[in-house]
Amino acid sequence: MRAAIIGAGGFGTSLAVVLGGKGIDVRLWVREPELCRAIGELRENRRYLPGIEIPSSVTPVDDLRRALEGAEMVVAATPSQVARSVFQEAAPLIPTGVPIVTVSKGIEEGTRLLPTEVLESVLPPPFHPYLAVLSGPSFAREVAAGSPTLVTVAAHWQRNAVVVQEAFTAPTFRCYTSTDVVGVQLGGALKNVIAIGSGIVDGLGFGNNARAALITRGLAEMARVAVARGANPITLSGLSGLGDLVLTCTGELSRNRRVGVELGRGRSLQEILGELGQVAEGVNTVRSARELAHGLGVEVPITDQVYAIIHEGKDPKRAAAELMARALKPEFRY
Ligand SMILES: NC(=O)C1=CN([C@@H]2O[C@H](COP(=O)(O)OP(=O)(O)OC[C@H]3O[C@@H](n4cnc5c(N)ncnc54)[C@H](O)[C@@H]3O)[C@@H](O)[C@H]2O)C=CC1
Ligand SMILES: O=C(CO)COP(=O)(O)O
Repeated sequence: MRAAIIGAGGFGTSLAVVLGGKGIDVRLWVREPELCRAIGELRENRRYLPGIEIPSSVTPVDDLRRALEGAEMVVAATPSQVARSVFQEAAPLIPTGVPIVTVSKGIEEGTRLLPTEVLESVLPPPFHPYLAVLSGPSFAREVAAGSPTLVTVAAHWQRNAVVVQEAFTAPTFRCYTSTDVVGVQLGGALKNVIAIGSGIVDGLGFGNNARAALITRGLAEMARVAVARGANPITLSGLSGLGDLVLTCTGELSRNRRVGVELGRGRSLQEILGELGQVAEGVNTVRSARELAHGLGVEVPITDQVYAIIHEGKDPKRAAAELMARALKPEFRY
């Protein structure tokens, strides 16, 4: 099999290691020509995934045409806000009838579209049945290091999900399937916003009770939005909901959580992002998630406060106090 991975950040590179490790012929599209050359020479992506050896079956290329020629599976691994521009250029080069799997976690700004919907809007209709999403608790570094990792592959067409499941499954990478394309993508996108909130809680030094409460009420909020957008609520208790939420709200490797910790300590967003040098999807997703939820008439108090802290400079302590002082209510409306 030949696979094209479009995007050589931490996650695209780690998936190249998984597929390449299975002997799959992988073309890894690297946007930066110098980085592309360095990966070919060093067999390591020192910029986004240092210390991990890239198998010889992975060929880094900086040309989309070379990346996509003869591809039997295409993996879209760019940050979600740039997927549209990259795939507008890639569209005429993608072979027909092959699975196109997005691993981006976000909601496009302005359109509020999910990654598969962005791809749908730039690819002609014959490509649409082949779209899929792979999502779940999967820090790039741990995936590439061979730590056991479980994810979900969702596609409207079950057969397509199974093809992708079989392509990715490896001894340390186990894939489940789903047909809830919206639920799986919203789980992956919205958890980044809650992860920033969890980081803020930790940065403020609030302790374990507060973090557990934020995760739980964050999940309730994610499920409300997802259901209003047509998802099955059970999906949100799966790998791409609860699984990824727990990972990013507690794991030291999460960039979204790290942004939150630093905000909670009182540092400015600009300073934090300047130091990070990688994508923290929640920073943009919080805006689209808030607009999406408000448009659907869904209450998202945590998202609202994370938005106000990030984009309106609200004091995190005041945001926390306002969440604690909300009107009293039953935990669930059955
Ligand atoms: N890193 C991780 O552990 C995981 C990341 N993801 C998701 O994968 C997606 C990619 O994230 P990472 O690989 O972590 O990114 P990264 O932060 O490691 O690297 C950024 C990537 O964005 C590319 N990029 C920046 N500006 C661009 C532009 N204008 N046009 C095209 N490409 C551009 C860079 O070339 C680089 O490949 C995100 O949606 C993320 O949420 C999903 C699961 C795990
Ligand atoms: O989505 C991820 C793990 O599943 C990565 O999370 P961060 O983007 O917060 O690092």
